[in-house]
Amino acid sequence: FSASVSVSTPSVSSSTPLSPFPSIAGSPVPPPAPIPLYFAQDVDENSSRQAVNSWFESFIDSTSYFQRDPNDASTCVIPAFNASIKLKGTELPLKYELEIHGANEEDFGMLCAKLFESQQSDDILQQKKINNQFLRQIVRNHFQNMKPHTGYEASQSSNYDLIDTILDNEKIESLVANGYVHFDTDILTTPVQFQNLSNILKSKTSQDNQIRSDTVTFINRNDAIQCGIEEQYNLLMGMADYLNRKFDWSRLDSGFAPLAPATKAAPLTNPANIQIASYALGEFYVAHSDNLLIQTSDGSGESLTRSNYRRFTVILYCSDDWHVQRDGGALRIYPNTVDFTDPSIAKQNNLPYEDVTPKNGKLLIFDSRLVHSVEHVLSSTKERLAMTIWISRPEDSGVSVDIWDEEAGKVDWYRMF
Ligand SMILES: O=C(O)CCC(=O)C(=O)O
Ligand SMILES: [Fe+2]
Repeated sequence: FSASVSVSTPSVSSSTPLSPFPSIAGSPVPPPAPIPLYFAQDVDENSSRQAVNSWFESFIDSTSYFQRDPNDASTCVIPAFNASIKLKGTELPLKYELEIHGANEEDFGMLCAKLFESQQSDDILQQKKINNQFLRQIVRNHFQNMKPHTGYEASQSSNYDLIDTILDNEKIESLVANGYVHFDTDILTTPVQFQNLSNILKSKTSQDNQIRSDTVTFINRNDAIQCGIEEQYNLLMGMADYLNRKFDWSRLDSGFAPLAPATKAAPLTNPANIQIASYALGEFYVAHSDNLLIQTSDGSGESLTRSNYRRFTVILYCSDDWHVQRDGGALRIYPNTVDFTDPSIAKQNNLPYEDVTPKNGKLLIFDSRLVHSVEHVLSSTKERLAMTIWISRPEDSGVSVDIWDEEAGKVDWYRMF
């Protein structure tokens, strides 16, 4: 096989992959240009088209965070990142290209790793000459320019001091010992801020309402400023950096290989956007883990992998005068459930839990792997509103440790091939 490699220039798509929320004021932020990821070329074989399509399907199925776009079989949507991946093929000559739309830097890293993983496990695809060369170069260029982690900029602001006024070593030790900690803060969301957030949610992303019936969106710093919630945003944005500085997380695990942009010294990282979620009367989220342990079995035996890179979930609640007995909506957390592969067991077996009241100013930090649910909201007049950030610890993802270059102190992407 000796097909020449043609690299296409990224084109900005005119239609946005997932409807971004409208800006409250000013002009909307244009979506980032899609990133072409890799390229397959084959001259004549129908079977290659089939192989690529079936690989793409299995890629979408590889984690519950990826979903089929109901309107476009060649698109995989990733609601949690406001991102999507499009498989583009042309006839004669038959060529394939993947484009990532809308992912931020850290998420891009995760998507690349997922692609590598799924590609490596598929011999058929390798035989079909997927162009590793091209993928390798893009990933390398991308990570070369990367900052230590995306929370880095936030750490250069006053966020550390802000968080230091509400978190202390005792709370961090409690988080380490129990897997979660929650307490009241005086970072309250005002009625005006609440209304701004509620408005930004109006262009909601659709959810599978068998699993969760709430309304969610992700907002960036500009949106946060427009909603007047910069303080809350900074609190969540600075949390990974704060925890990195306050605790030696390598104490808990050994032999980890941080995936860029994490480093050994700063293993926790965070994306630059936060989730806003709203639950109204009757809405809920069944028992789940934000980073589920997934058991797969193939010819060579069973294997366990995590569904993503999340390590801590940090939630700041916003609803005034909330009482779970009257208003429902408790965040129910089940201790010691990080290794569950079926979260529904926690409820079925009546395992012990703690109910956290989602009231204005309450901050909850928990190990994302723990099983938790949002109980049905009973209030017919009030919205249960929360702001969430997921802090990642990439080395827990199941990404192979043999790509970690001990001497250089960073991931060696070349070892992936
Ligand atoms: O809003 C909450 O209390 C938790 C929501 C949740 O579990 C999630 O979004 O994953
Ligand atoms: Fe959750």
